[in-house]
Amino acid sequence: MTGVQQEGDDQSVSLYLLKQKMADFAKERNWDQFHSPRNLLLAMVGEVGELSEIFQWKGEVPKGLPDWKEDEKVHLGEELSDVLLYLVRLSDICGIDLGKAALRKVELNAIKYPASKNYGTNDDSTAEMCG
Ligand SMILES: Nc1ccn([C@H]2C[C@H](O)[C@@H](COP(=O)(O)OP(=O)(O)OP(=O)(O)O)O2)c(=O)n1
Repeated sequence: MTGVQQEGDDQSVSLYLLKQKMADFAKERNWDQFHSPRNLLLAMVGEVGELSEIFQWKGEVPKGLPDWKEDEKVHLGEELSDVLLYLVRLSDICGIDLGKAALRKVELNAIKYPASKNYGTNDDSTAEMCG
């Protein structure tokens, strides 16, 4: 992390900012040619694998990761970020407004799993039929 500048606080980070940063990053390197939908999807899946490796063989870990060392948490943040950044870039390259799509999906989820029928149960059988 040495020498890496932090921009703003995390409350101010928008999907739009990340989208622009990834677009600039690719343009500055003439990497648009490599950022095809399929390449970005495979890159993201690779990063999901790296993220999974961090948790692999550990057994269940408590929320907040109280026993993890600081450098392990930094590493986790890096792998989570790689997944997010490739997802944002993939969405952009596919012409999907990820923020809008995600908000719509949250609404659909709420319709599919009404709180009245699903409170305290994590069971697909209580899902409403959608579509
Ligand atoms: N063609 C590429 C290569 C990298 N990146 C960006 C997006 C990711 O945030 C990060 C991924 O870089 P690496 O492939 O070097 O992966 P790691 O940072 O995970 O390194 P390593 O795999 O060595 O742990 O860089 C990108 O946008 N396009």
